[in-house]
Amino acid sequence: MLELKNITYRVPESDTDAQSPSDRTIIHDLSFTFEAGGFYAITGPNGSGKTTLAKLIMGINEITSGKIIFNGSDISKLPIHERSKAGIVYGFQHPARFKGTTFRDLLSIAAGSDDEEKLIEIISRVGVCSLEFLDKRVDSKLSGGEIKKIELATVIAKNPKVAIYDEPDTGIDLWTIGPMVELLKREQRENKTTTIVVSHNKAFLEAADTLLLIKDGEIGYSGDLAGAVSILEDSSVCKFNELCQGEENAQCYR
Ligand SMILES: Nc1ncnc2c1ncn2[C@@H]1O[C@H](COP(=O)(O)OP(=O)(O)OP(=O)(O)O)[C@@H](O)[C@H]1O
Repeated sequence: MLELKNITYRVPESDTDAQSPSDRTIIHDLSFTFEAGGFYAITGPNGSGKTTLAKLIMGINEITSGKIIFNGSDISKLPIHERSKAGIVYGFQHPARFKGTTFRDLLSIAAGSDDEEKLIEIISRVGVCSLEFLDKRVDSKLSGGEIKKIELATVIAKNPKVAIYDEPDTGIDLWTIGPMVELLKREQRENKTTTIVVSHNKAFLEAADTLLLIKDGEIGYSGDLAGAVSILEDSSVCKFNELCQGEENAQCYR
């Protein structure tokens, strides 16, 4: 349904902070098919290429080579707004805050309607019950959790075929992660949303039908959590050291 065919993403030497003598390949000849309606968690060490992969699917970054096929059409060259029209929506790791704009404005744009009943229905799906929240200004005064809820609501409001969330638990307290996972699972179940979550969080790894472990811009493992356990396992039996290139990175999976 969403096929990544041998995709590579390379950045020129001048764009990297390293003094490398040549271009740097961030995603390397990666192929994978996301099936319609599946729940996928993309995980892996810091800097392995997870966000880059998500951005390539959305078209925020353009692949250097390979193909991205969505429902039979080649979308590799389509700009973000065209991919969005086709049903692919991206939730940012650090959502933008706009001076003077209210949540109602953002949500109305996302939903394509300012019908209050519809907006209320959407905010209640993300666990916001207060109508007053709609008129909150989306600025630096919002908490990390509030801004994340707004971001989730704007993704959901678009009724995406494919929803991509980059570390949706950033700034969210431990007690809110469970309901957030539930929300995304419900969206998957009820709207058949293909859900792709970039996360280090165990709750999302457990919720996923399929896990993709990214290492150095390649897929180190794809499959269910049970199959990944031996790789992700902690302490003495941790085999992820090998994938992570070291104890320090492996710590994040414990
Ligand atoms: N446009 C770019 N130019 C130069 N380097 C880049 C670019 N995009 C990504 N990188 C580098 O590619 C590597 C992978 O970045 P990416 O953000 O995809 O990692 P990640 O796996 O999402 O990490 P994290 O878990 O820390 O969020 C990093 O070293 C990053 O600095």
